[in-house]
Amino acid sequence: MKVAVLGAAGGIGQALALLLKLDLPENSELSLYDVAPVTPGVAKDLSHIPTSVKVTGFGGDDATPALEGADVVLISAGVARKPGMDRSDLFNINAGIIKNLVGVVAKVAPEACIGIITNPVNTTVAIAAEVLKAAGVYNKNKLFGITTLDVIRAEEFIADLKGLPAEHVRVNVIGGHSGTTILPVLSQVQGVAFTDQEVIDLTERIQNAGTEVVNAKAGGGSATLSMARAASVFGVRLVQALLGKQGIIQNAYVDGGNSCSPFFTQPLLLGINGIERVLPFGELSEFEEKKKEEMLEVLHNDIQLGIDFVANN
Ligand SMILES: NC(=O)C1=CN([C@@H]2O[C@H](COP(=O)(O)OP(=O)(O)OC[C@H]3O[C@@H](n4cnc5c(N)ncnc54)[C@H](O)[C@@H]3O)[C@@H](O)[C@H]2O)C=CC1
Ligand SMILES: O=C([O-])CC(=O)C(=O)O
Repeated sequence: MKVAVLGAAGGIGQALALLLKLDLPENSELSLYDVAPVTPGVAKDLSHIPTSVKVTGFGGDDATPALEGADVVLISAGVARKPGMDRSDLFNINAGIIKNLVGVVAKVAPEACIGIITNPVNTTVAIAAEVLKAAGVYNKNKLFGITTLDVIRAEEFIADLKGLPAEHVRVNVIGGHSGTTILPVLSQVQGVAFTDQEVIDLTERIQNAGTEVVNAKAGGGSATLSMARAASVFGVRLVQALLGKQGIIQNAYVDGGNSCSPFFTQPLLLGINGIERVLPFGELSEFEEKKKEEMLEVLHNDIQLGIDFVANN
């Protein structure tokens, strides 16, 4: 399997490339692309780590050489937030970057699974879908907004609050990837009881965790290392599923035929063709049901923004 990372010289990209070099199945290929001229050097650096994953790197204006033969494309190219900004403030720059890069993927690796990290994810995934549709190569089972960071944060925050080993906590996070559209389904967490106040506080913390990092980095960017871990978990599991491993379930923001919203984050059974089956997100508490209903207008507007962007550009 060949995995391409676009935006590979960035804060997420470099850490993600390192984790993929360590964790991809034996004899995978890892292909790095970024406009930054350092990118071949990042690949050279990684290539000195003794694993069987082969790494190549490409800089400059054209992603084509990095994408040839790619089975999975993970995209973190674009700008990140600074304090005081919302994810939606990144739209003006990142929308065009995603449109252009996915246009190249559509030409060079039309069958690849695409995982979008670049924010605002609620909108950039819709942009990617429209670009792929226009190119006649859209496969809804192969396009994912990567929301795994919300899951791993939820697991860590709950483990920390309840004094549990984080490895044993599993959380279903649904919706989208910004503010109130991030909805951790705490009522489904096995073996843990929460007070009503804990549910309110934890939900809010998980929804604002990105901002927590942005503020702590004080102008130096947003989450990179935890996001790299999240994307490598998602990417490695996806590759394992594409190779035929059974029973791999991951949450991601997809066009999954959910009646709530054209794109929605929920659990997915992955298989050799990408999404094998979209799984139900399960029963919600009254609090969660209300939060889900409240988020839908935001989610729909974010998606429409992406559709309109491609129609008008
Ligand atoms: N989905 C999620 O949960 C998360 C998403 N993000 C998003 O990921 C994105 C990247 O964040 P960072 O890595 O921290 O930013 P960064 O600024 O460190 O890296 C971005 C990289 O993209 C490259 N780039 C820009 N335009 C490009 C193009 N047209 N083609 C190829 N490469 C290009 C830049 O040269 C840079 O190396 C941001 O939009 C951020 O908001 C960040 C954290 C979590
Ligand atoms: O908050 C941001 O801008 C980056 C992000 O998506 C996250 O950390 O969840």
